[in-house]
Amino acid sequence: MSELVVDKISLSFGGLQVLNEVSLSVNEGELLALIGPNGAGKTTVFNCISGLYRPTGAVRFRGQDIIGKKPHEVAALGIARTFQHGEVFARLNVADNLMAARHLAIRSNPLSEMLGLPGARRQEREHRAQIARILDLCDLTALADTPVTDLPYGTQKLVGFARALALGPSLLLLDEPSAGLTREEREDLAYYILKTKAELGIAMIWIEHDMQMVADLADRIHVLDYGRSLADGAPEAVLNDPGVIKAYLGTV
Ligand SMILES: Nc1ncnc2c1ncn2[C@@H]1O[C@H](COP(=O)(O)OP(=O)(O)OP(=O)(O)O)[C@@H](O)[C@H]1O
Repeated sequence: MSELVVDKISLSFGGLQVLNEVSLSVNEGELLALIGPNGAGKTTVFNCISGLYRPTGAVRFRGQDIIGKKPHEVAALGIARTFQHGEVFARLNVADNLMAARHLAIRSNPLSEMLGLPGARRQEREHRAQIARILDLCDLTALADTPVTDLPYGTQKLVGFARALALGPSLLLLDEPSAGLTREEREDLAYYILKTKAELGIAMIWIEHDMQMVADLADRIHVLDYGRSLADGAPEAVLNDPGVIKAYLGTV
């Protein structure tokens, strides 16, 4: 069953048409890679799904049209995302980064929190249990009290990934999580993406420029070019498609 269906979305900035009837879908537990040359519109698709932009067309999450919802409402429905840059609070420790993400996305009643009412205490216990689970999944438990700024870049990116998972999403949008990572850090990231898929079974849409990672990990690939859907299918077929090769290299 489709977790998310993007149905012919189009978007223009001024006179520039950035998305032109883009359609894609991701199924429960599926890892869909979203690829395309620079400026193809990949991040813009994420911004349309997560409520930052309002395209024409439809975006249905578990059958519900979510266009027009605010980013925190989309997050509360179960769609989390990572950003290409700046997704962590550098001065907070790892555990507090995850906690802050949950508190920002899952809004509770501030008065009952202040008064320490049973509902608020129960919710706090749920937050802590979910965070412990994600820290364990990402092998970050030993670093829980370490300020993020003291960690190597690759680990900071992993904290960004864990932050998105801390929301307990059923769909995760990963915006080029491997950017700036060394080959070894990329292998670590690939491991955690696969582990998340196996243990949590959540659907993921993953923007990626590293074609080797895409070929190794993705269940399916969707290709954008100049704001249009160019190809969709199994990794081997898509990566050998002459139209896709031409989009990347300018020639077959
Ligand atoms: N807020 C905006 N205002 C004007 N133009 C924008 C805006 N956001 C994106 N664009 C334009 O839309 C096009 C698609 O950008 P987008 O960032 O979605 O591409 P991308 O496929 O994610 O690229 P990259 O791989 O380089 O990250 C680009 O031409 C970009 O300049």
